Amino acid sequence: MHFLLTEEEPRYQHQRWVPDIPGQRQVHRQTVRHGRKGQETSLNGPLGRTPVIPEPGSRGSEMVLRARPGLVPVSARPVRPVGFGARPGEGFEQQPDAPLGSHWRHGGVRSLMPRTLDGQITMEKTPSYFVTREAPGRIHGMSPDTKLIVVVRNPVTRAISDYTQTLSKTPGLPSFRALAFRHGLGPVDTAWSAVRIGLYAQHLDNWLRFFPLSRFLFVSGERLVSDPAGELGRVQDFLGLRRVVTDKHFYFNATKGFPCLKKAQGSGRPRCLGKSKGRPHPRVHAAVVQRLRDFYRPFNRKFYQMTGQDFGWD
Ligand SMILES: Nc1ncnc2c1ncn2[C@@H]1O[C@H](COP(=O)(O)OS(=O)(=O)O)[C@@H](OP(=O)(O)O)[C@H]1O
Repeated sequence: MHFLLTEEEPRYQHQRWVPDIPGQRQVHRQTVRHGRKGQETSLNGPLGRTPVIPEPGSRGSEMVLRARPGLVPVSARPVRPVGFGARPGEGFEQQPDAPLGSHWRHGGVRSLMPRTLDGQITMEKTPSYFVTREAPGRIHGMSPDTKLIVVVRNPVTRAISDYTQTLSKTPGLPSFRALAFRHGLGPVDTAWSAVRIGLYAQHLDNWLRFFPLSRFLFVSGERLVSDPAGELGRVQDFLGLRRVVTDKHFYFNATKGFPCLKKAQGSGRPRCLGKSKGRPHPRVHAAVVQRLRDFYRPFNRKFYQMTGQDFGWD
C-alpha cells in the first residue's frame, strides 16, 4: 500500500530549498502547467502543488508517477529533504519531542520540501505515514488541502511481500507462519507489523478524523500491475492533470512478469523497477493463507464500505 499527499495551494513562508540537480531545471520548464512557463518560485512565493505517498507497497506507483511530467519525486533530489520521510523517524511519523523532531516545533517540515516551480507537483511517498497515528494531524497541520493517494493490495499478499523483504535482509528469520500466528496456528498476531499494516480500515479511520474522504484516492495495487495506465488515469484525474500517461507508455516485460515503462522520464530508456520489486515470494502453506484471508475479511469489507470501492480481495 502506498500513500501520496498533494498540496494544492501551499502557503509556505521562509522556504529553505534544496539544490537542483543538473538538467533538472529544463525538465521543470517543460513541466510547468499553471504557472508562467519557466517561472521559478521565489523564496516567499507560491510553491507548486505537493503530493506525498505513504503506503505499504509504493515503488510500483512511484515508477508509474515517474512517467508523468510535472511530478517531481523528492527522491530525485541530490539532497533528500531531511525530516521529510527520508529515513524512518525523520518525517511525519516522528515524535515531536524526539531529538530530530525540532523541525516540527519550528514548523520546519514544510521548509524541507524540495524546490518546485509554480504549478508543478512534488510528490512524497512514505509507506509508514498511512499507519502512523500522529501523521494525519501533522500533515493536516501543515496543509489541510493535501491530497492523499493510498495504494492498497490484498493484505494477505502484502503481508507475505513484507515478510519477503524482511527475509532478504534477515537470514534465519522465523517462518511466516511462526510470525503471523501466536501459539502455532493460534490467534493472528496483530502486533506483527506485516499483519497490522493490512488493517486498512483501522488506519483509514484515523485519517478520516482529519481529512474528508474526498481528499483521498485509493489505487488498487492489483490493477496497478494488470492495468497501470488505467490506474494512473485515475491518479491524473484526481490530481487535476491532463491524461498524458496512457497505455502507450507501458509494455509488459515477460522476464520480470510486470509492466515496465517504455521510456522513463529524463533517460528515454525503458525502465523496470529494481530486482527487489516483484521478486518471488516464499511458499506459504494454503491453510496459513486461508486463515489470514478469513481474518482480514471483515476488515476488508469495512474498508470497501468506507471507501465505496470493492477491491475484490475476498
Ligand atoms: N511494475 C511493477 N514492477 C514490479 N513490482 C511492481 C510493479 N507494480 C507493482 N509492483 C509491486 O510493488 C511491490 C513493491 O512495492 P514496495 O511496497 O515493496 O515498494 S517500496 O519499497 O515500499 O517502495 C512489489 O511487491 P512484491 O511482488 O512483493 O515484490 C510488486 O508486486
